[in-house]
Amino acid sequence: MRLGGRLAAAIEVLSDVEARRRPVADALKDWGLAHRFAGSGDRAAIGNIVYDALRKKRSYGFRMGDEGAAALGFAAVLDGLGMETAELAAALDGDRFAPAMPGDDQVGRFGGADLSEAPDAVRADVPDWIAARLEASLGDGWVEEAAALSTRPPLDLRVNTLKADRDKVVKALAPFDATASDLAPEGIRIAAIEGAGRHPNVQVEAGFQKGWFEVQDEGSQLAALLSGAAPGEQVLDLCAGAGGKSLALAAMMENTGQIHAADSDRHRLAPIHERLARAGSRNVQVHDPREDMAGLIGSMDLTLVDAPCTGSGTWRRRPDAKWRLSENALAKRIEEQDAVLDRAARFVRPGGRLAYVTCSLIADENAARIAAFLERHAGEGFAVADTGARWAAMLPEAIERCRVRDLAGGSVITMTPKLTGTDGFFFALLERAG
Ligand SMILES: C[S@@+](CC[C@H](N)C(=O)[O-])C[C@H]1O[C@@H](n2cnc3c(N)ncnc32)[C@H](O)[C@@H]1O
Repeated sequence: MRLGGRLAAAIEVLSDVEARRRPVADALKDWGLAHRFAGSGDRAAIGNIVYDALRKKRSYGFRMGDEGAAALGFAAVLDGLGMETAELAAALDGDRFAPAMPGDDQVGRFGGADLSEAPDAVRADVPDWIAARLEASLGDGWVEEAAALSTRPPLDLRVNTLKADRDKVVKALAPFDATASDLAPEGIRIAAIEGAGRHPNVQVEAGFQKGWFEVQDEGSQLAALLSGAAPGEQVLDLCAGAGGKSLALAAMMENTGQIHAADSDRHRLAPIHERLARAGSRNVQVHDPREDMAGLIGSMDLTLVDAPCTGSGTWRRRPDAKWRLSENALAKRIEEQDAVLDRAARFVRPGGRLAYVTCSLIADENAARIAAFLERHAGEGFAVADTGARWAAMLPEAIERCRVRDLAGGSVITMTPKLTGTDGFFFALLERAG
């Protein structure tokens, strides 16, 4: 396919996402199934246009004077591929599959638009109702923080130290320009894609099949490390999902002690078995949601709550979620977070720890949940640890890189694309008196 056909396809997918308010991954998959002639390069190029358009929907809409699918598609090509208007017009000229070029006034406006005159929520590329919450959560500089959530993300990997070391994996992935991560000691990064490029499918690599590494955002790796899981401990990963954190904890614990992996949704939990086998993780026991876990109450050194959340910290990777999120959905996540924290508390032994993680930057899901938890569980011996000090001890050269907030005598931290170059994550550690 030529650029014109790819752009027309991207506009079709964007219209579908908008009209049916459906996940972009589903819309792209359906388009691929209905157009089998399109090769993997075409699909990647179409995906880039669609994802860029959704990441920057408001600022592109402002610059084009139109938030329609065609305007966004053209804006994404001009900006994402770094093309000049005349260059794009020449590339589409004579291509019968190409959509009609927007008028000179519109593309001219795009090139000359001054975003500094746009409202904050437009510069931040977020819906209006979320703007106030992000401002309250992130304070000064929230617009730049939110705008960083609209950039293309890198591909992060975590080396599985049960089977390999970082040098070996960096070498194996040298053809993809993989480099050691900035912050996470076992992290590897493949930079964000540029122009019409695409990330390699690392899961078909021999090293992946042998369990040398997993795909995991660097922020998620750091959250696992901050929990301080140590060899020999008894750990409950209460919201294990497909096992991303359990796998990281198993490596930190050098396959000793015991990790109990649980999740309320068996479909989400299902892939964990294959991943554990590939990684050679032998200290993880997976619990079916129907299982009675009463036997674990009061006996965990560490209970990890990787909570269900709005995922606002991952909008670089799932930009469509940003436009679908509603106040009702946020309220529902908050209810779930309180419920799962209450459940988790019962498993923590006296002297044990409760780690709370979200991939959201909205304070109502983060520090506010910890503050509410402390009120509900007053008298049970839980206190907020100095998480900022844990970060500083772990990464002394990056003390300034995360956002530390004092809370109830301790501190909690937030990672963001702008500060840490990771997805957005919140991390709090509670210690229970012995
Ligand atoms: C952020 S995801 C977990 C991601 C996973 N830990 C990882 O690192 O890949 C949150 C998970 O919490 C689960 N969940 C939601 N409510 C729950 C509850 N009350 N108890 C246990 N799990 C719950 C969801 O099914 C979902 O898989």
